[in-house]
Amino acid sequence: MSAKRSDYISWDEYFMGVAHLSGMRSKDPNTQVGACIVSPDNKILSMGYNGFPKGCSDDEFPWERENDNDRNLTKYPFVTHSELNAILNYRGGSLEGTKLYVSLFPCNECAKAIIQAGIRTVVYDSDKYEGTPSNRAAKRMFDAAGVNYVQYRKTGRMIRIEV
Ligand SMILES: Nc1nc(=O)n([C@H]2C[C@H](O)[C@@H](COP(=O)(O)O)O2)cc1CO
Ligand SMILES: [Zn+2]
Repeated sequence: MSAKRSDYISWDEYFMGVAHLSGMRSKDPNTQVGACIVSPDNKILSMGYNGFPKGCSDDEFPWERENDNDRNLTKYPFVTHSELNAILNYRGGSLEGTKLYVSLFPCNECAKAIIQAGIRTVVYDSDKYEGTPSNRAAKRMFDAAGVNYVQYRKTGRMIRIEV
């Protein structure tokens, strides 16, 4: 009998890896975000990435970050964040007591949805908007609501997948 493999990926690497993979579907030219919701017994319940709502074409809606003079539109009023997409993509019932893995710390709007959906823990990777009003509001609400948020500790493992 041979011993089991020892170089298998950990649960955390698996779920954060899935979150990052999901973010690779994003058409946002500046920031791609992915999220993965996991049950207390380590089952993936849902995934999401940032994009425009159904029916809102990536070729017609703007991906600009700043208003330009003639069109005067940015992506911000239109884009659905990865975390909200992951919550809304779940059609199986309650998300009470689940864990969310996300490649970027949630904004204040997603924080409200996370709290109200009953998600108890957020594992995030980047926090590149740390200190902004939205980021601070999200943390303040998580603290008040008892949602735990922990930064993912990178293991340095490279996961390469040929598709
Ligand atoms: N937690 C998040 N989840 C997300 O899905 N997003 C999305 C909204 C935009 O599509 C993009 C941020 O664009 P930018 O401001 O870095 O060019 O990422 C943003 C955040 C940040 O709070
Ligand atoms: Zn958000």
